Amino acid sequence: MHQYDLVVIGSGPAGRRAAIQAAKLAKKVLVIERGGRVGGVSVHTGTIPSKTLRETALNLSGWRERGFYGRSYRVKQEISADDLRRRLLITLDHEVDVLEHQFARNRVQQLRGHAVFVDPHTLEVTKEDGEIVRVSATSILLAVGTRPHRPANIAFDGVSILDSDDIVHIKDVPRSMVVIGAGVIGIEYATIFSALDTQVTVVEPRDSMLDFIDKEIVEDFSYQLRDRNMKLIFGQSAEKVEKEDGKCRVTLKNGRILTSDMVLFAAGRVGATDTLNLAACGLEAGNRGRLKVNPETFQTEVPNIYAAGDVVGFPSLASTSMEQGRIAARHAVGAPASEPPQYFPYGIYAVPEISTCGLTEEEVKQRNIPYECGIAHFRETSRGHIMGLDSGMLKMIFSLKTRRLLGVHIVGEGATELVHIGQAVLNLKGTVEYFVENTFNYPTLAEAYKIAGLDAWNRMGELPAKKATA
Ligand SMILES: Cc1cc2nc3c(=O)[nH]c(=O)nc-3n(C[C@H](O)[C@H](O)[C@H](O)COP(=O)(O)OP(=O)(O)OC[C@H]3O[C@@H](n4cnc5c(N)ncnc54)[C@H](O)[C@@H]3O)c2cc1C
Ligand SMILES: NC(=O)c1ccc[n+]([C@@H]2O[C@H](COP(=O)([O-])OP(=O)(O)OC[C@H]3O[C@@H](n4cnc5c(N)ncnc54)[C@H](O)[C@@H]3O)[C@@H](O)[C@H]2O)c1
Repeated sequence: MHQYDLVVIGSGPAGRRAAIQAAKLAKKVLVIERGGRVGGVSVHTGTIPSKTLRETALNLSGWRERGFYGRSYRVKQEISADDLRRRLLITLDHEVDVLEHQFARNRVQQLRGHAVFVDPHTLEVTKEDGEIVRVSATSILLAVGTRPHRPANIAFDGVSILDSDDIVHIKDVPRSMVVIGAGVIGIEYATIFSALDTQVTVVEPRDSMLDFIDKEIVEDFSYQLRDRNMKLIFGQSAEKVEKEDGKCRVTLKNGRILTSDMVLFAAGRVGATDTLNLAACGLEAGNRGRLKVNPETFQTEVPNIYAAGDVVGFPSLASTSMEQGRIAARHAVGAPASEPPQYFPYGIYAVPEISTCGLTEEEVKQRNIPYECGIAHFRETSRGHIMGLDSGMLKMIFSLKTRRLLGVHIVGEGATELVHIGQAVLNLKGTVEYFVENTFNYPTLAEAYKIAGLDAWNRMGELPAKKATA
């Protein structure tokens, strides 16, 4: 039996970072992956495919130019599913290639197969050809991720009633689509297809969507979606989804029936823990297959077993999964690891993008922190004019007591890139003066930081003679 310092199950963002980190520390590392190729959900069905699809849809539809040339403007008149897929395949091949090369040059060993526990230090791996091998490790990292939640009342057929794994393989761009669930996945795909002129209806049982985002940003975003004829149905859940006479029928709780060419069911994901034989190592999964860990070390209740990435729950991002994997690996091999900074950015690649870092206005109010907001609209920036933007806003929240930035919230073109300026100021404990005193490139969308900073500063009043400190 082969013996390793660290065995990682799963080659998604958490597993990948963990394996390379441990290998850099000269440890003997094995990654077990049951998928045909390395990369996990992130590379094959999640992050990269959805973002590539988005980019292709925006380019071929001419979406970014419509501010100038009108809503009927298109770069390519007939956009087919093949058009969307072509770029996807190239991007995925490239991602896999980069990852394979990283593993090879860092001497990370790989094994293709499905892993199950035999005991807390031993795994049994069934390879594709049926061969079974056993491996043993001082430490094991579970980076097994999640799969879409597929309830029995939804007649998934992989063609027109789909989950978010199926959608990357569609054969036609639908004329109409019902998206069930206004979580991040549902909203990203709903708005991407809407940009392709698919008539989209979103159904969500809660009274609003994206509750963790600043309300003012969600209101602006919702207005933009409705303005382009997307239907948002809140306070209703989908009870049944079936196919009849070539059309999909979605029955809502109140009896209303929605018909469409395609249905995307995007109502959450479950941890891929049910086939790991967790009982053999003394662990038990919780709600929706998630594992409990120490948030500082990512150690489970069994000391030599770690878990990181989506399988440990919120925030379930590729970006945070990578950091969790790295920290877990360092702890597992006895290397010091510092805690991640308090605030991380969240990027929603909808059309338009939303990105946020730090406290929302609602959270600031809940904490009774006296505050002031500064707002900039992209149309106020020269760059926004040049780009033909008629929407987009950046909002910053500052403490009146310390003058420090508490949160930055952006909706609009480039939001997921722009947010990092705010993130840096936030984590470095910067104040409103940073935005007022520093020069920004002109013309840029980043100038919105200057405008929003000045907007808040004008209401906050100038600093007393001596500068306030944090
Ligand atoms: C549609 C969609 C869009 C997304 N967009 C973004 C985004 O824009 N930005 C962002 O930050 N995040 C995004 N995410 C989230 C992101 O994809 C996940 O946070 C990330 O993939 C989680 O990484 P992970 O390492 O936990 O596991 P995963 O990427 O889920 O990989 C787990 C791997 O483990 C393997 N595995 C599981 N069980 C076993 C076993 N028993 N034996 C062997 N192998 C096993 C699986 O085959 C899989 O390859 C998106 C997700 C989806 C679904
Ligand atoms: N850009 C990004 O970073 C990105 C993109 C996509 C996904 N992700 C991650 O993937 C994870 C999973 O996303 P998700 O959107 O699947 O899950 P989610 O749990 O965030 O959202 C699911 C939504 O479906 C709704 N829902 C549940 N049952 C329903 C029903 N019967 N009818 C209608 N609606 C119903 C829920 O109320 C919820 O709003 C998220 O935690 C997210 O962090 C991140």
